[in-house]
This record gives sequence, C-alpha cells and structure tokens, in this order.
Amino acid sequence: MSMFGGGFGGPGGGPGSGPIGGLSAVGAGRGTRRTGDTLPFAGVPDELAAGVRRLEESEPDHGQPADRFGHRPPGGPSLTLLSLLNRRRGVFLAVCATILAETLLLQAGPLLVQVGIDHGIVARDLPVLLWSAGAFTAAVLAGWATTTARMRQTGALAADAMRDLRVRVFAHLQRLSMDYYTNEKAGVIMTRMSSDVESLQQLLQEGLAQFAVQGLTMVVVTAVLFHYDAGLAAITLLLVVPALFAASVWFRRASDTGYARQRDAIAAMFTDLAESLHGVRVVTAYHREDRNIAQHRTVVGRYRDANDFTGHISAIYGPGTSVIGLVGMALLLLIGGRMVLRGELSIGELTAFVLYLNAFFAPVQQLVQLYTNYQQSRAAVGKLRGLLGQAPTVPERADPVELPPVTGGIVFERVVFGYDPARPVLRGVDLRIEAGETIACVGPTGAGKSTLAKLVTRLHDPDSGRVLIDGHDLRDVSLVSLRRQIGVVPQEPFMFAGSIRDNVAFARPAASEAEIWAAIDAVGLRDLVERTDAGLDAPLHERGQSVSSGQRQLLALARAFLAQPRVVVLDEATSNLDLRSELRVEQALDRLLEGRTALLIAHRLSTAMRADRIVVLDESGVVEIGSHAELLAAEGRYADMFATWSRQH
Ligand SMILES: Nc1ncnc2c1ncn2[C@@H]1O[C@H](COP(=O)(O)OP(=O)(O)OP(=O)(O)O)[C@@H](O)[C@H]1O
Repeated sequence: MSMFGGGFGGPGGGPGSGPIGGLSAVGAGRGTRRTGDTLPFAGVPDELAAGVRRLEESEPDHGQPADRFGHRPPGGPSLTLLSLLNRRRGVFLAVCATILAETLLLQAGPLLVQVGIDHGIVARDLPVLLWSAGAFTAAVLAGWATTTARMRQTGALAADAMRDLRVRVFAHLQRLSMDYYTNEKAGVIMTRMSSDVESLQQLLQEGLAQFAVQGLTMVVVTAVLFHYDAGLAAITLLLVVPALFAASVWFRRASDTGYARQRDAIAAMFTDLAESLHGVRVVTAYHREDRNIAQHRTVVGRYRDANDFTGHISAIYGPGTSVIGLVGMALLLLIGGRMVLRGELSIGELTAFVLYLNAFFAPVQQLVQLYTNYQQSRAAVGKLRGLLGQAPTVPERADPVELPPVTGGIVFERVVFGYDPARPVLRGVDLRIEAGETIACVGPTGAGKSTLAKLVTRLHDPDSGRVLIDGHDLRDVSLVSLRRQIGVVPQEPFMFAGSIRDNVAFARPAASEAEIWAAIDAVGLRDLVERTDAGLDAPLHERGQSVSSGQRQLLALARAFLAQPRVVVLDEATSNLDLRSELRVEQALDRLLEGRTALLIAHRLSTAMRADRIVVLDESGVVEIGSHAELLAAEGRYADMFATWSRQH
C-alpha cells in the first residue's frame, strides 16, 4: 500500500520517483520547476505522521504484485473454475457454511406458517401464534443477515479472483511474442479481458452461490413435502416436474445457441470498434464515415439479433414455467383440499404445501438461468485457458545466460527467416557488425530491412541460422539482459499517454532530472519542453498525438539516449521531415551513436552515408557491402541508388 508511488502515466513523478519525487512533481505541475538537486528525504515529520497514516489507511488495498515479471510462463495448475476458488479455500468453506444456514432460514417460513395455522389459529392458542409469528420474523431477519454476509464474502472472493486473473492474463499478454499480436485482433483480446472475465465475475460473485442455494432449496423443499404427506408430495412432483423438465431442456438448448451467437457478436463489435478508433485519422481523411457506420450497424445489428433471440426464448421460458407452477398449485388446491375435507391433511399443512411448491419453482427457473451463466463462464475459462496456454514463440531458455555488458559485436550467420516459414523474407543472410561500428542497411521496400532489425532485438527467432551478440547466440541469453543493452528506435515511435518525463525515462525510470534534461538536450528538444509551464511534466496525449511526427522521432531518440544502450537499432522513419528537423535528427543520431554499435535501417541515403559501412539488401539477401566510397567506386546497386537520390536532392 503505497500512497505516493506515482505509476507510469500519472500526473506527477515518473515511475519509481519515490515519495519525495512524487510530491515535488506535484509542485512542478503547479509551475515550480524541479532542479534535480532536491534535498535528501529525511522521513515524515512527527507532527504529520498521524495524517500520513490516516491517508495510507484510506488507500484501497489492491494487493502487492505477486512477484516480478518473468519471460518464462510460471508453472502451476491450468486455469479451471475450481482453481479460481481453490486459492482461497478458507473463504470458500465459510461461504459454503453460510449458504447452508441461509437456505434453512429462508425455508423456515412456510413451516412456521403451518405451525401458526394448525397449532395457533385452529387450536385457538394465542401464545403459539405469537411465537410462530415472532420466529418467522426472526428467521427472516437472520436470513437477511446471512445473505448479506454471504454476498459480501462471495463479492470479495470474486473480486480477488478476478483481479488475480486479469493480472495473470495481462502478464501473459506481455510475455507473448510478436506473431501473436499479428495474428490475433486487438478487439478479440479486449473481449477476453472484458466480457469473458465479466461473465466469470458474475458466476463467482452470485452465480455459484445461487446455484448452491437453489439446489439446496429444492432438496430441502422436497424433503419437507414428503415429510408432510408422501402421497401428496409424489402427486405434486409428478404433476409439475416432467413439464418443467421438458421446458428446461428446450430452454437450455436454445440458450446455448443464443449465447454463442451473442459472444461472437460481442467480439466482432469490439474488433470493429478498435479498428475504427485506431484508424480514425484515415477514416476521416478518406470520408469513410458513412461506410464505417454502415459496417458498424451490421455488426451491432448481429448483436441486437442475438440479444433479441435470447430475450425471446427467455420470454417464452420464464412465464411458461410460471404457468406450469400455477396450474400445479391449482391442482394441489383441488387434490389437497379434498384431503383436508376428508380430514387426511390439516389446513396448515396444505398452506405449507402451496407455499413450498412456490419455493420449489423459483429455484428451477433460477437454475436454468444460472446454467446459462455457467456455460458462458465455462466457455470464457476455456478461451482464457487457451490464451494462458499459448507459449511465446520466442521462448527464454530454462537456464538462460545472463549477458554480461557487451562490446556489441553482432553476427548474422546464414540467417533464414520468414513470418510464414514457407515464404522466407531473409534467405541466408551473413553479416558481421564489429563492436562500435555503425552499419546502415538500405534496399528496396519489402526487402526485409526492418525484419533484420527485429531479429537483433529477438522479437523473432530465425528459422535457421543464428544471430550472435559478442559470440552468444541470442536464443541462449536471458531476454532482460539482452534487451537492457539494446536501444530500439522503431519506425513509428510510440508515445504513451503521460508526461514527457515518463516517456523519455521509459527505459530507465530511475533516471535523475539532470539525466533526463541531458537526453532532451542531446536531441535538441529543450525549447519544446520549456515552452510549457509544466516543463517535463507536460502531458503527451495518447500515442503522442499532441506532438508532431518529427518531435515524436526526437523523443524516441531521447528515450534511447537515456537508456545508454551498448547497441542501437534504429529503424528510420520513412516520413519526410523538414530540413531543420532532419538536421536535428541527424545531429541527435551522431550523439546517440557515439561509441556504440549501431544497425541503422536507412530510408534516407543521407543517413546511410554517415555509417561506417553500408549493406544493400534485396529479396535475394545481402548484395553489396562496403563504405559509401567503396560502394560508389564499385558502381553497383548502391551507386545506382545514390545517383537517383542525388538527382532528386
Ligand atoms: N508481421 C508480419 N507478418 C507477416 N509478414 C510481414 C510482417 N512484417 C513484414 N512482413 C513482410 O515481410 C517482408 C519484409 O518486411 P520488412 O518490414 O522487413 O521490409 P523493409 O525492407 O523494412 O521495408 P520498408 O523499407 O518498406 O520498411 C515484407 O514483404 C512484408 O510484407
């Protein structure tokens, strides 16, 4: 329970900025810029301690993060409904006991009515009547108290289980490799985390407990009916149970179909929504609004049809079972009434029979509805289990080598790779990048340049051949020790909703104020940061939309600069920058690459020219390699590209 630890994206201090960092960041937000020379934290003064304690106590308890994130999926039982409950066995057993008490208390009513009528009213015994009325009231109140206690227990149980499940799924999503995200739609993943998890939450919170209460009620009611009069009980059950059973079987089948349709429709709706949100700029630019709305109307229409269908079958089933129950009650009145007239049954017992019959029906209706929830949850658990069971395609070895600080020599050894192994993009690439060397990779679009960069950070593994860093096969080293030493500037830099500080210090949250400013200065963005009152705490909106694409590139460079990596992999943006920004990026690059090994995927030959060596890649692999001067002298592919480029500039 930490009250100050401002997480990423928060309005105040950066991640890990600690107590005072968080507090002074709030101050900075009001205009008092931080200097980096803050006083050492001397603890909370005594006179403020009580207030701090009170504040901390009022913080919601979200549990401690279980353990550190690991790239290897943790072992343990696979996800089942039972495994979700089993982790809190104590609470689970307490809930079971409460459910038993709740059911007995709820079903005490008709029994007490019978006692009141037969032994109080008919026998004209006022104390018994008062006693049974009092006991009825006490049973109702006690029933209310146990139901409240049980609901609180199951609520907390479900909330805890769902929090753990959500975190577990989220951690696994972070563990999965890039191909998962290429193949799976974001909308479908959202559905897993929203409606699938919610149906489970519903089941754990109320569903299972209701299932138990209703099931138990049916058992108790049947036992009491047989206790009163076995013959009448048998007739009553024979009259209503077969009809009820047939109706329930029909409803179950129909609702299985209905809810499967509903689930698919929800996933389709999320997928369409996510795509439209991500592509909102393109949609607006190409006037696709009308067609998009039409498409969304179709998708939402399917969801509506599915809802309509489930509503329709519920409308038949719900009132239908009530009719069966009420007809059963009328028959019971007739048969039981005749028994009363013949003196075989007391009037109180007949009343209890009628009341219990009612109590028998409500559970059946509930159980069928709950069965639907149970089916949904089982499907959700199956899907979530499938997701959690997906192994990363770029796995970490069981005993990975901790990569020591590298000098940065990178070797591609007969590397073959294709996103679809049947259609290789890289067909036997051999390349040696010396430590401290800057290599630029140029070639036609789609040749596999970015793919080469992705292999260095081990976003994918080669289908055959090896990628080595300082002689270590990337497959042997721990992913953390590898990625910590590689700075990546992707083609389309991603900024998170949060402050400039958070975004620049992304790879090194503990970086000091002075270090962040040094990185900002290295890319020449001081004027951008100083333009706002909030300084480093100025917000960048989602995906960095509030800054220009050139500024995003510079911020991404600052982020890499601050990470102080040994190796830099830079996938140059294809978008054209204005001359001033281009110059800034080039100057920033010079500083970033100083003394580091670098692989530049160059889209501008002006960038390529600055490299120590240039690699020309095409569909057949590496076709030329050498310095700018050497390749010009060779008069090959690079010389042709350069001649074309020079004519345009
Ligand atoms: N995630 C992916 N799944 C499937 N195929 C992909 C994926 N990413 C890239 N490709 C394909 O692999 C090939 C190489 O892509 P890559 O991005 O490496 O090209 P590039 O040389 O960097 O191109 P550009 O200069 O346009 O950036 C292309 O044909 C592309 O269609």
